[in-house]
Amino acid sequence: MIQPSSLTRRGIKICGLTEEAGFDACVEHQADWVGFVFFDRSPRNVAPQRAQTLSLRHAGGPERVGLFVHPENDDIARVLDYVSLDVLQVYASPARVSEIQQCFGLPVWLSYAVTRRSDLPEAEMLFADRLLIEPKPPAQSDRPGGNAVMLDWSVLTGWTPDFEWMLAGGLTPHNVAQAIGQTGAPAVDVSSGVEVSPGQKSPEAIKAFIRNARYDAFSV
Ligand SMILES: O=C(O)c1ccccc1NCC(=O)[C@H](O)[C@H](O)COP(=O)(O)O
Repeated sequence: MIQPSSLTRRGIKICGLTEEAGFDACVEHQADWVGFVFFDRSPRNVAPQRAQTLSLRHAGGPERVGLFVHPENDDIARVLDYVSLDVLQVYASPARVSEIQQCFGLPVWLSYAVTRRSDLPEAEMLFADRLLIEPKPPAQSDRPGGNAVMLDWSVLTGWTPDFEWMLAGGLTPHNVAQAIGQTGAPAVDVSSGVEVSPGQKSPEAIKAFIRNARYDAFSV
């Protein structure tokens, strides 16, 4: 029998927490990261005070990731006044990523939209602490992520960058193992795929997603 210690443990982020039940499920099932969305056009938008209330339910547990869309430094500072964040995830230009890193001294992850293989970033483009590789949003969407749209995973087949990255977009408990098998993603991110309605997470789906994503299917 293969011992868990011999397996590669995949990183798992559950994004867009707004409610106690979802947050508690992430803690119970040992997600690595939970995401709070600070973007007022998102159904998962939370006020900083609300994120603080959720975050303080448990000491320790998943790292807290704050998600911002083209933020000014003041936007981030206002959130940090209330809730302690471990990571800042941004939709922003490369120049802004560096500025935010310097200003806050926190790891900054960059959401990076990909459609074709030629869109994939080169190592020398790596200025962020991690890239979230996700599909471009549908034309009619008013938000850049959290759209339940799947990337064409074949675009990532054989891509083995030597920097930290994570796969996002349209993942669910049912397709995440296949997505990992096809892309080799070392970490995965989900929002819509573990919800019963936009913004309302399903504790059962969070449990199933983490179970199906944690280790390679052939290893367990
Ligand atoms: O989730 C949102 O509503 C959102 C709004 C604005 C910018 C980003 C947003 N989510 C980003 C994420 O990290 C999602 O987890 C990622 O895009 C995957 O989303 P989904 O396809 O819904 O799993």
